Amino acid sequence: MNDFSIMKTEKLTMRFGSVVAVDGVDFSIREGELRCLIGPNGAGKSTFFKLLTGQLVPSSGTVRFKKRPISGRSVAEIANAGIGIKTQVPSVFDKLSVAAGIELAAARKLPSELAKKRTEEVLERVGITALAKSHVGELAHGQRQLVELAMVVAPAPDLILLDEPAAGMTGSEVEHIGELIVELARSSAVVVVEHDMEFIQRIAQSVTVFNQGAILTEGPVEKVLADPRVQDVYLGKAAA
Ligand SMILES: Nc1ncnc2c1ncn2[C@@H]1O[C@H](COP(=O)(O)OP(=O)(O)OP(=O)(O)O)[C@@H](O)[C@H]1O
Repeated sequence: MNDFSIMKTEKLTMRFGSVVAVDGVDFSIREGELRCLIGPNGAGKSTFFKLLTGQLVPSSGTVRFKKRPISGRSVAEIANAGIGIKTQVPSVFDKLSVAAGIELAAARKLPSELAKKRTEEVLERVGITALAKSHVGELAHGQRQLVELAMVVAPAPDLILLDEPAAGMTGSEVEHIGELIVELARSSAVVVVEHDMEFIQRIAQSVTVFNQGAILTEGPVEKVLADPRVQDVYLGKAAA
């Protein structure tokens, strides 16, 4: 059978002492797909995300990007391989202007003349051209999130991994970043870890539900959210 996956994990496992946070997970995402990872608190989503991005090295199992194993590589190496990563840890430089930060990110992949041009395109695409000359350090939280997203997009990654991109944003900012993510998914595969169900329903095409370190189910968003097993794990946690 043809394998169109851009990223794939095989029996991916992460143990912290006696806790098995991620337990033998087989996951794959195809080119051009937008996938949300959801699940109750403690289900293993963040740990799984950190295994994909190189923030953690798996206890066992493999992560492949375009069929090549990447597990055990650093975040920088994984980013250089063509994966755009937005973690919850701010990665923007406060002292730089917005345009300079984005240009620096673009220059990881492009020669300097092209990085400048790419910066203008990305500022426009993310809707932050008006902020180009502002210092990153003086921006509000939501604006910083957009700048970080712009930096992730700047080197034109084939796959984008986003950890709670809408966290701490206001209603209209959430709407804006949701539209942007859907638009980004037209040119890259995108994986989003997110808690906000409303946001997920707004952006997701397909979702993967984690529970107790394993994949409980995955598929189209409406079908998965209507699955009684999914409702049970959420209600179980809410009642706990
Ligand atoms: N560094 C760590 N050391 C020990 N245990 C950890 C560590 N990180 C996560 N865990 C444990 O692994 C399990 C999965 O946690 P994880 O944070 O991945 O879940 P999650 O689905 O992202 O939860 P949340 O939605 O609350 O962020 C939990 O039992 C958690 O306590």
